[in-house]
Amino acid sequence: MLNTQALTSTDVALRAENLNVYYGSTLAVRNVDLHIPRNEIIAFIGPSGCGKSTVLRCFNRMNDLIASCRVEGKITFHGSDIYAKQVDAVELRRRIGMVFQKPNPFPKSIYENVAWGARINGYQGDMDELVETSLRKAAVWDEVKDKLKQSGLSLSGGQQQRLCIARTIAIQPDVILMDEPCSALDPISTIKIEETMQQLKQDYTIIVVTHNMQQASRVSDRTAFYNAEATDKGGKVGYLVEYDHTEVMFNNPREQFTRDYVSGRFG
Ligand SMILES: Nc1ncnc2c1ncn2[C@@H]1O[C@H](COP(=O)(O)OP(=O)(O)OP(=O)(O)O)[C@@H](O)[C@H]1O
Repeated sequence: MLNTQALTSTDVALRAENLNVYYGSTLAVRNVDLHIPRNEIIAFIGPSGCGKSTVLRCFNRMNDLIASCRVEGKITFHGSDIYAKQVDAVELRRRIGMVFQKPNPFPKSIYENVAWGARINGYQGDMDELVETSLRKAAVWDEVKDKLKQSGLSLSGGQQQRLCIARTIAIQPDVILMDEPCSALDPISTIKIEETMQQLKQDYTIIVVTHNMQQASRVSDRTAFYNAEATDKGGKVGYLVEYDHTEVMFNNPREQFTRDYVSGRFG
């Protein structure tokens, strides 16, 4: 495991300590310890069902919306416990935004897709400027600037996903969680999203779940590899196998499991 002692709390955006997540009485992921440094891109990789999305959703308490889900352990955001009683989960999700697997623009104009969330969050500044800046940061401005009144649904899948990224940025988060953001996209749109992510990390911390090994190695600074193992009850439980700089994970991982997975030998 990386030496995290050298990282001060201001370098670390998010930290999970001894995280266990249950659905009903079933333990889905066990004992996750992980720190997410600021302004880095962290990839979560691992075979299907090992708990990548489950852990991702803990970071902005999206799992609160799943009635059967229970989270044990601690997650801190810039040192503060996000599961503390006084924390407003809606405000937390404003600061830790999320982009989903399938592009999901609202059935509204391109402009409104970006402006809407900011407006309901009470944004007082120049809305035209915010919309333009957000679309520029999401690298889709040039493609939509002449049709801001058209429906967001009229765009291609890749453009819709960048519109969703713009919508997330417009709310001015610190962290962006991305759950397989390119899985519904063609290779060219995928590369565009990856380039967008590289630009975004100057201002944001990004955690991305991906099944695409090349994507993890191209885009991320650090990689967390999860796996699942059989339980005595006949089920499976996910766990974090190894977490390190992406270069180490792909070229010289500590664990044989990691080596096998990143070289495509299983999963
Ligand atoms: N809403 C839910 N209710 C019950 N069980 C769930 C729910 N979501 C996930 N699980 C279970 O938790 C475990 C981890 O699932 P999760 O989706 O987090 O894995 P994953 O690694 O993201 O998988 P994939 O790569 O297929 O998306 C699985 O056994 C899954 O069936």
